[in-house]
Amino acid sequence: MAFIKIDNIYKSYKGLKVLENFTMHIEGKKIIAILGPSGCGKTTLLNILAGIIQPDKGKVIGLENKKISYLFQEPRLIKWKTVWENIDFILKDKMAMKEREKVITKYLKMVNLMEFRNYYPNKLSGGMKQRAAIARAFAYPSDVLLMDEPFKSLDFELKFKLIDCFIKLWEVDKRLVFFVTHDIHAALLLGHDIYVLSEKPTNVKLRMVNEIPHRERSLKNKYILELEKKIIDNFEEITHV
Ligand SMILES: Nc1ncnc2c1ncn2[C@@H]1O[C@H](COP(=O)(O)OP(=O)(O)OP(=O)(O)O)[C@@H](O)[C@H]1O
Repeated sequence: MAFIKIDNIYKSYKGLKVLENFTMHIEGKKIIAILGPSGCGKTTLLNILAGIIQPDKGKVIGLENKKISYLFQEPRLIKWKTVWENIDFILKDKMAMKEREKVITKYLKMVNLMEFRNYYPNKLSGGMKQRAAIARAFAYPSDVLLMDEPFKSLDFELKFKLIDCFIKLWEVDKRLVFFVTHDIHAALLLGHDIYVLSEKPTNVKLRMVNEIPHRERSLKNKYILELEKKIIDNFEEITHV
């Protein structure tokens, strides 16, 4: 993945200044965790990266023609399609049936949902639905994955299980991920780079690099605790979920 430059972005909504002089430079297939207070413009930033909305000023360089997949707080599975069909649906235009079968099987196995492939979403638990959504996001041959709080509103244990599941998939199928969140623990466990955003008008207040490999990360690790302290010193409003 080439260099991505988010260059001096400005975005307002009817006089409400949301992003101002917002700049990030990113290289490689990394997980970029973006922590910010509520309403600071995290979703706005993802929408600009996806090309869904345009900035008033500034530009994003390097994402032109890139394929994007999404992971949201709600799994957003199609109700009338099975787990298998939900993934097949987004791959139909991308690959032939034989290849689709291989890809879907691979990812459903990785999230332990192969035996539930013929279930409809309403027969699955919240965690299973989100695992299906994670499998779908990775099965789609995207260059970039945009994530908007996919681990929010989950109980503590389930959140960590899903983070683990996400890391497992990312490690076999690395891609650039932009992960916006309020959740400092999720950011510390997932992010290679962690950006802390300011209040509106929003720009980057702090950038940190988390050098510990995912498999060795623990919230009790001294290095991680130091990073956590630095984040909290810079930003009081972040929640621990
Ligand atoms: N289409 C819109 N029209 C007007 N105001 C908007 C629009 N979209 C977002 N806003 C406002 O812009 C600000 C940033 O919104 P955004 O959803 O990007 O923030 P966020 O950081 O993702 O919020 P949250 O943490 O609550 O998810 C908020 O004050 C929001 O009310």
